[in-house]
Amino acid sequence: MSQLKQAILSVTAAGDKAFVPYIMAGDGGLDKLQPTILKLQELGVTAIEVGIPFTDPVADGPTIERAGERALANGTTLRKVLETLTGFADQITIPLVAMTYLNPILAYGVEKFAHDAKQAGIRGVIIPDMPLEESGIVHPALKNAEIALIQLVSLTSTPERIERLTKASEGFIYAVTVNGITGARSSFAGSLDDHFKRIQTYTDTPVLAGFGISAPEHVKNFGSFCSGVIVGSKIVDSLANGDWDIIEELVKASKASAVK
Ligand SMILES: O=P(O)(O)OC[C@@H](O)[C@@H](O)c1c[nH]c2ccccc12
Repeated sequence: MSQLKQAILSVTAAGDKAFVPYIMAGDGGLDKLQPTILKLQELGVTAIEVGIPFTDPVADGPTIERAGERALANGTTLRKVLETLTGFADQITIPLVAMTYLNPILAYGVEKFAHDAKQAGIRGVIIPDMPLEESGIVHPALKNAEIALIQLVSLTSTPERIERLTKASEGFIYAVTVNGITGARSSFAGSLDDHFKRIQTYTDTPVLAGFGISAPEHVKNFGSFCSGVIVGSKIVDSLANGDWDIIEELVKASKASAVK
């Protein structure tokens, strides 16, 4: 079993819900990466999704896109992110998940990426612009490096496709909660719990909800019918403003005492 899946299952076995913050590497400068990751780790997050900035981020909403632009303006590259992470990998005790588009991986070299990512503490990868049918390009190298390849399942996927993606997904299943791009939202469709429960019938790999989750109430609500949540835009904004209180509240909402 992948280390990522194991980390999530140990959280849910204890009665808590997984909490996975997304951060944009290089936003505010790469020197921020180490203190940010170590502080999130200290707050008790389950894993951290580390975004690699990219010039054509088709799935990103405005908050993440702007953070990506700031990171690129700082000269952030995939190579520099991996080097920076490797520099303090011995202090990282939770799995990191890299969120990157396919192009930077191909430009870096698939084999080299898998090798260097492993050294950097990366235990899972999300590649939003790579369809499942194309995953043969990267899967063997990732598998070799024991890096889970996570699939995104959207609300509009057909039932057959949902089943196929779910069964293929490693580490966890990224269940997208809205139709559209990333970004904080105030409300969600009503029938999501059935959708999530159906996904979970195909697999014992944990299902995490992501997109739009931005308040402690959302964390609790989604936690009632899946294994945990991913929070992006709200975390990115809070980090840019130095507002750690809201981050702490979001993490707390994933703990058993709050979920019940
Ligand atoms: O920002 P939100 O709405 O909280 O959603 C998480 C999301 O930002 C993060 O997981 C992510 C950033 N870029 C992506 C591209 C595709 C899928 C997911 C992502």
